[in-house]
Amino acid sequence: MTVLPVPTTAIIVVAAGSGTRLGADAPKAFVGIDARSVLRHALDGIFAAAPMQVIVVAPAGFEGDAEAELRAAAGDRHELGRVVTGGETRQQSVAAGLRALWGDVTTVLVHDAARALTPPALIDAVADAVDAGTGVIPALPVVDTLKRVDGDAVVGPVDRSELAAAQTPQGFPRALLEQAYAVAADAGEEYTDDAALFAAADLPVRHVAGDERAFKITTPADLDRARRLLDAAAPVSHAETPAPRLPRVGVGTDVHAFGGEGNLWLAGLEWPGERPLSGHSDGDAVAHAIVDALLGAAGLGDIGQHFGTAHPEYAGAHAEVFLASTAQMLAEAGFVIGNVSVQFQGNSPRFSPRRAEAERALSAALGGATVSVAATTTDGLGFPGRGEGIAVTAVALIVPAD
Ligand SMILES: Nc1ccn([C@@H]2O[C@H](COP(=O)(O)OP(=O)(O)OP(=O)(O)O)[C@@H](O)[C@H]2O)c(=O)n1
Ligand SMILES: C[C@](O)(CO)[C@H](O)COP(=O)(O)O
Repeated sequence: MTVLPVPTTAIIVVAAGSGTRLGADAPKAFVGIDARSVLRHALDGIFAAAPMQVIVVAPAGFEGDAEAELRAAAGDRHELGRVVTGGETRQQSVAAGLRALWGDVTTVLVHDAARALTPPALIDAVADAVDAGTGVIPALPVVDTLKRVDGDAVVGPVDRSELAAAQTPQGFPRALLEQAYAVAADAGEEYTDDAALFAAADLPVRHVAGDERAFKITTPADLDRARRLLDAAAPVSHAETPAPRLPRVGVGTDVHAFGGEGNLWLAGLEWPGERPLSGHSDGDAVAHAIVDALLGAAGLGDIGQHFGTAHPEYAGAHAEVFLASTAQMLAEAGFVIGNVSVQFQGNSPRFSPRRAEAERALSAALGGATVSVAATTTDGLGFPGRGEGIAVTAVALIVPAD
């Protein structure tokens, strides 16, 4: 018989919250995303990472349900798992998990079950980055413009370059995390994450790159987002073996008539003096064709579904809003954008003097993906030739992230 080495890393999966903001009729960890619960998805990711002790912290009264989820996810690794009962606060739940650690464990990861779609690679990356003296968290740059507010008054800007959005799993050397928890208990302080508690004990914390897919399911909109991602990732074919993760292509077209007021917006640029295009947004047909090509390639629907007239918040929005949001959706669905090729048909504007500038703007909005733009007239034929409007076609190549 082969005796497997006892892992020196453990993960505490806190699943004891009630999910007030989700508002479901069961604790959040036991709400179904698809046929599987939030907790089951979280555990599936964990058991696809390197072997580690897995401690699930369940709400009181749900220990049996948690045990069933743990056994189903663990398969023949069930001896690695254990369920304990959580507390009133997240911090108390983590403390309950710490009391269940095996003696050999030297590195502890603390993970929200609510971050159900966290990729196994992120779990391994955090575990690998922990050293004897430092805690490690995954974090993402803050993409929104932030404001300091007082009631309904906007009182000033916030420099987002020095901010990051914290995710889990957060990893720590066991001895120091236990020491930090003892300090917090003595002080009677509550923290919303373990890195804050660790830092409050004067212990250093670093960050590594987070992952969009590690978002926390907090509200009904987050649950919808998780469902959409799982739908997009599911193979369309009903064959018994899953479809291989191959590169995918998508095509998008868009047509806009000249009209409306103000300057023309096209390919992410403002074109002073050129006739504007009409539309629900700014009429930027180049950006819109790219969005459809990318969404189509990823199987994520189309521009109308995500940004159409049912979404009044996008009225008048410019290319960078649509493109950045689309790039984020693709990243969350596990795709990297290979390149995008666009062809513009119309008499005006003349693209060649600003082609490089347009390509740079579109590429920047897509997070650096290569974008090329070609332009042509139609020799006077059709609506572009008659100067009534423009037509754009875009083709996108995307590849699975891992
Ligand atoms: N007493 C608690 C509170 C929270 N958690 C866990 O901590 C993670 C992050 O908490 P959050 O998403 O805020 O979950 P809830 O507290 O359940 O949500 P809400 O604040 O909306 O009630 C979740 O996986 C949750 O299950 C826990 O184990 N024990
Ligand atoms: C631990 C955490 O998920 C890190 O982002 C977060 O702090 C959980 O608590 P919150 O109340 O949702 O901020």
